[in-house]
Amino acid sequence: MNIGIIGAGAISNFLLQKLNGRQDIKIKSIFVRDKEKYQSLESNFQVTLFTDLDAFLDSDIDIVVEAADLHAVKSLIPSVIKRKAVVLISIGALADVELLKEISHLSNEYKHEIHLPSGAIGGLDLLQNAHALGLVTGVSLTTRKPASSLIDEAIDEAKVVFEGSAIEAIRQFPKNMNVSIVLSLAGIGFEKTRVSLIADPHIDKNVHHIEIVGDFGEATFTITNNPLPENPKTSYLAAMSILGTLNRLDGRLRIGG
Ligand SMILES: NC(=O)C1=CN([C@@H]2O[C@H](COP(=O)(O)OP(=O)(O)OC[C@H]3O[C@@H](n4cnc5c(N)ncnc54)[C@H](O)[C@@H]3O)[C@@H](O)[C@H]2O)C=CC1
Ligand SMILES: O=C([O-])CC(=O)C(=O)O
Repeated sequence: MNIGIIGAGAISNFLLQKLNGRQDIKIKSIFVRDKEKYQSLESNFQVTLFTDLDAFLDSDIDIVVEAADLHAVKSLIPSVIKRKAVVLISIGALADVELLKEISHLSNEYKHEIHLPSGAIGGLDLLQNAHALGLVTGVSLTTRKPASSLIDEAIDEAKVVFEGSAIEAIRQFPKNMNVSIVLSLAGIGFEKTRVSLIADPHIDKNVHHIEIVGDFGEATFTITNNPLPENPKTSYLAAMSILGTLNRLDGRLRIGG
């Protein structure tokens, strides 16, 4: 499987390091905004850089992985989905209901799948199963991140910087709350999924605590994530979740989904 990736930041670099060298799955093309800045990737990883979207989509790729930001999803994915299946990691973009409708419609029309990896969290299989009859009544996410990932001011004690719905969380923290949107999509929606975000000056991990209540019973998950060294706002597991999604796409055995 040949991959085209959008963005050349922390997650893309992780994927280049882990995939290029493999025979079965490899990144062939990268869509960037500034070719000169990332030129060395071409020789280091045997990839081709593109700044023209059509040329990128015309290149020898089977699937497109987005690892850029919310704006890139909005501006590029409606065109991409007409030509290729996509894996999105800036899932917060889908809190824009019009965009979600548009790319879902295009995905059906052009028969290209949209894959949403579980990113820095887990338990989305359980949540979807528990909600198969629409009987999950409550989902909450409490995220605790190093204070410097969330706020500019220096603080001595942990501070709640946000409390409210998932849709408001991604509006206020677009680089940190993608997890709240994938959790909403798997469960009871952006308005009903409750989020608390805590800036903690005493931790160096990204901790996500999820509580789910419904007809099935109750479930809790705590994921204590090591950060990705190149971008500590991003958890290592988020990058690995793309790798996991690609590995599963390449095989025929479906576990838990
Ligand atoms: N779903 C999840 O659980 C998680 C999602 N994320 C999201 O994943 C995305 C990537 O994260 P990182 O690699 O850590 O970020 P990063 O900031 O290290 O890299 C993003 C790269 O994308 C590039 N970019 C932005 N817009 C672009 C465009 N229109 N075309 C081409 N390139 C573009 C930037 O120049 C930058 O190099 C971010 O949106 C982040 O918020 C991060 C962690 C968890
Ligand atoms: O990587 C994480 O821990 C979560 C994150 O930034 C996001 O969901 O946007």
